[in-house]
Amino acid sequence: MIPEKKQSVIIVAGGKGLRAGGELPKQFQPIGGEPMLTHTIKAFYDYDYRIRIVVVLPEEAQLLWSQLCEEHRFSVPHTVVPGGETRFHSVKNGLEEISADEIVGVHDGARPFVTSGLIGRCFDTAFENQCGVIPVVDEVNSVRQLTGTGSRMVDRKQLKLVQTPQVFPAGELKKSYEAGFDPSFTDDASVAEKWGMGIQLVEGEVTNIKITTPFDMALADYYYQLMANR
Ligand SMILES: Nc1ccn([C@@H]2O[C@H](COP(=O)(O)OP(=O)(O)OP(=O)(O)O)[C@@H](O)[C@H]2O)c(=O)n1
Ligand SMILES: C[C@](O)(CO)[C@H](O)COP(=O)(O)O
Repeated sequence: MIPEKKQSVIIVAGGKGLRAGGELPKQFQPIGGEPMLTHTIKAFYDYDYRIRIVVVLPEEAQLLWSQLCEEHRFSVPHTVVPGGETRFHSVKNGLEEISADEIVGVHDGARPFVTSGLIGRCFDTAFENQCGVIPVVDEVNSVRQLTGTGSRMVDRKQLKLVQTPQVFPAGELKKSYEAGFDPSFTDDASVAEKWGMGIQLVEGEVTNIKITTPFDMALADYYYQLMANR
């Protein structure tokens, strides 16, 4: 008998959203009339209603979140855990809820336009190959590296831009996160790689943007309509 996949996702929404501005942290601001975070959570539920969803939130925003869920009649089942000082610490808190025999994804709450196709590609590849899997897209601009005295061109064909969800065998990811913090970590793959895990790249999606600035926030309703009409 084929064993049932035990899948979980940690959606990190423990940040302050300072670069996006606004009265509320960006993860609670509306897109298409509903809080951003409801879209992100729903994307995983739509992918597979059996997936366990752990949402990391700033401790001080937990009451606001339960009020928003009530107001918007948002009932997708999820577990809430408190955020930490950095994204690393928020993921680490989320991992406390996950057991070692699962396949676990980590996804930014600020990437609400992730599709079922992309989520499936990442989870299926991690399950089949028992390695870390991250989605990437091509750089379309020319790129230069600062040298100290000036700058030099870089071959952009050698570069990939990294997205989430980043998916791993949970036992390995938990050990990586227990190995300790390094300020150079910018994502989960960098933590896992430092611990020696292999990372496989899969094709990401240009629509899977991370909402970071007020400009992204202003574009979000347009993206929402675009994705809804596909
Ligand atoms: N201590 C933190 C910091 C970030 N995040 C989450 O990690 C994701 C990517 O981070 P980013 O887009 O940088 O969000 P913020 O840290 O909130 O933004 P800013 O740096 O502008 O304050 C977001 O979903 C954010 O909520 C988190 O869970 N805990
Ligand atoms: C995890 C990430 O979204 C991959 O591109 C990115 O590194 C997060 O960076 P941030 O500075 O925490 O927004």
